[in-house]
Amino acid sequence: MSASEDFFARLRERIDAVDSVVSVGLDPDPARLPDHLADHDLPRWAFNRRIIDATHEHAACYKPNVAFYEDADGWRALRETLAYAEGKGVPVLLDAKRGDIGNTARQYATLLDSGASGPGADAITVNPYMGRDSLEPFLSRTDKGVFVLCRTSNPGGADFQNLEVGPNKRLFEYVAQRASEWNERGNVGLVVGATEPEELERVRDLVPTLPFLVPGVGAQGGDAEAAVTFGPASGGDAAGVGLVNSSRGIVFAGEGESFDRAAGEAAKRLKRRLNGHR
Ligand SMILES: O=c1ccn([C@@H]2O[C@H](COP(=O)(O)O)[C@@H](O)[C@H]2O)c(=O)[nH]1
Repeated sequence: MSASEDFFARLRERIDAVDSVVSVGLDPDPARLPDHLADHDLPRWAFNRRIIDATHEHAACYKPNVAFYEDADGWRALRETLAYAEGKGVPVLLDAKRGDIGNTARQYATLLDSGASGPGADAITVNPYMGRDSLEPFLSRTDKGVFVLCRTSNPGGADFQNLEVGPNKRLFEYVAQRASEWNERGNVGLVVGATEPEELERVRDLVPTLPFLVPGVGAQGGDAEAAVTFGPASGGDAAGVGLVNSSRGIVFAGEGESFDRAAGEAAKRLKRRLNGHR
């Protein structure tokens, strides 16, 4: 497979080019947008454009969460945003947490393509709860990254994910091992939060070669050092590839007219902080 077809090869090139594993979360909460953008045709797009201009030199990828775009204007804003990020050469990981029965999953997977139904993205997050077949339409996309929810960063992440499903085996550990088996095409990663660093380390020990997307630093107070120590794959073809995400901590670092400058500074600070532990 050539580098252009392989998401993790493209991501590695990007990480090396900007010397950064920072994933900038594009979550333009309408309630928090600066007032002066309110008159814009698409305020979320106006916001994201300025955030991208200010942060792209520090961004290994952008991670828009679809929750912030699921309305008519939102989809338009998302399409504009993705095209703009692509124009800057920054990969986009769509945080959609999808997974469903076959025909529905196939439709969900069209999110990855730019066209009539999808905005187009380089990678996506998926939910493994419905099993392997529910993820097949994503896994079969050799040119796209597929990040499987494993141990999420929210307080309730332990409710199910930490249940013992076998001798000395918690559900998130089982998911990590199954996802590793699903990585037949070299396009699977895991979502593992920074808020439980010992569990993050445990998952890294279990699956050394899978890249992680590590959310939860910044606003959720997760452990940034653990995120960058255990997030990147530690062996295999994707060695060194991983992402540490911050959304609100970057895009809402400042307010008012100069919100973008504050975002750029926040992205740079996080990059430097993480690089101190790489
Ligand atoms: O376990 C998870 C999975 C996804 N997320 C998403 O990441 C960002 C985090 O936002 P912050 O503002 O940096 O807290 C957001 O889109 C979440 O839905 C996560 O936090 N944890």
